Amino acid sequence: MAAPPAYVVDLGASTCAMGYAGDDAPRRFLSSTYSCTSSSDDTRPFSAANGDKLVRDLSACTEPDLRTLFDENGDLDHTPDGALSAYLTDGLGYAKSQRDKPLMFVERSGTTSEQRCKNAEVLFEQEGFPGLFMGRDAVLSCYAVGKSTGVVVDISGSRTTVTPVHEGWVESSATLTSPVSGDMMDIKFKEVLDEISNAKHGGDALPKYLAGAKDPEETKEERGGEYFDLMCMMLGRQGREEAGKIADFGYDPDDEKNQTIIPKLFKLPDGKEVEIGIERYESGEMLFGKDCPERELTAGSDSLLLPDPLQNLICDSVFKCERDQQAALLSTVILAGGGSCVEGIQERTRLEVENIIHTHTPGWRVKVLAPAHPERRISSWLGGSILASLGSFGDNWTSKKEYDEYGSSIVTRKCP
Ligand SMILES: Nc1ncnc2c1ncn2[C@@H]1O[C@H](COP(=O)(O)OP(=O)(O)OP(=O)(O)O)[C@@H](O)[C@H]1O
Repeated sequence: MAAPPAYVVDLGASTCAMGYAGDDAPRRFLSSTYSCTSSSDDTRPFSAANGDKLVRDLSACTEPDLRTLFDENGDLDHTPDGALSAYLTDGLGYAKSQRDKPLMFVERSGTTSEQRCKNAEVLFEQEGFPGLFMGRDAVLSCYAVGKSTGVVVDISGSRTTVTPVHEGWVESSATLTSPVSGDMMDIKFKEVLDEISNAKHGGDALPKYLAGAKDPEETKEERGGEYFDLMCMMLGRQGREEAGKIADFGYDPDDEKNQTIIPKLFKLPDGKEVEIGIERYESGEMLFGKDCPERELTAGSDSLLLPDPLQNLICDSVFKCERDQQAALLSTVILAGGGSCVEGIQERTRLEVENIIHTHTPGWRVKVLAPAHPERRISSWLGGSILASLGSFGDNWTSKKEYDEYGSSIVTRKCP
């Protein structure tokens, strides 16, 4: 196998995309959730050096001990010889001792300098990469569609983030987030499946491992509640991918014309079929401010707040930017992330945003760019792949030598 020009890695809370610069798709997608078979203490982090085993095929575990690549604060698990090492070796196909090319590391746009330094330390010292560049995900998603200015709407597994990017720089003070995420919509879709399945077959939609079990209650007990929740979410995800849709602008579930839409057939894991009619719109409405669970305004407080609808996030974010940037930003709204891969989202987003904008500035044009589905899901990875393969990119890498000489803070100076 010819050595890649550089490695490109995007580690997400839901999925990890890993591969080589210049390719138009990652070499491997790995779920960020794994099970740990621990040789002794099952509360400490996974460590191969301690004889722990990392199992990614969760269906192979009778009593899974679920972990993810991130700790409770959302920081990468930095345990030496831990899950990160195992993921990188598996995802890139190169063991630590063979990694002789630089790494394009895709990071969240809001990553702090402290987190960057810590990650750089781990990637150079623990993981053995000879060079490194840290690319902000929103900037890379812009590059993936050939732009350097735009508002990136990233609907990922754990949140929605709206980030204005101006000539390759993130406008951090105008970045806004909402807790409405791909995972949240998947869970909602599972509830929809349950409702329909209950009405038609008299029971919830069971995930595959229970649908085929001799004694579902016993199996559910054995695998644990966390596994059950994860498998339910995956079933909801499958349903959403096959039958989910974003309704047209002005959608009203009580309107008679919506009651007569042609239902879509969906096969449940136990082989029974359900018909999904108007319910296919429900999970997507959460994005635009309907059917959304309230969340705590501040931790521990009694006040509840509805997350801001996507159209408000986009407009508020743009209005926080310099006045002379606003029109250009609105003419390049870029959809990214796995949660945005749903039919109808592009047009609905455009019309919702225009509806707000045109009350202030009727002449402004709103344009929403939505790359085709496989690219949209991996847009930040793809932008990293494009950037790292440019012949002119050479000086932008931070080498191990520079790191040794100047310390980890060099990455905060060399990576915008
Ligand atoms: N085949 C798929 N595999 C995984 N996720 C998918 C798939 N298809 C759609 N999705 C949606 O994509 C979401 C994950 O999006 P994405 O991969 O962009 O997130 P992430 O980058 O891992 O998360 P984060 O940015 O929060 O760390 C899931 O919640 C799911 O709704």
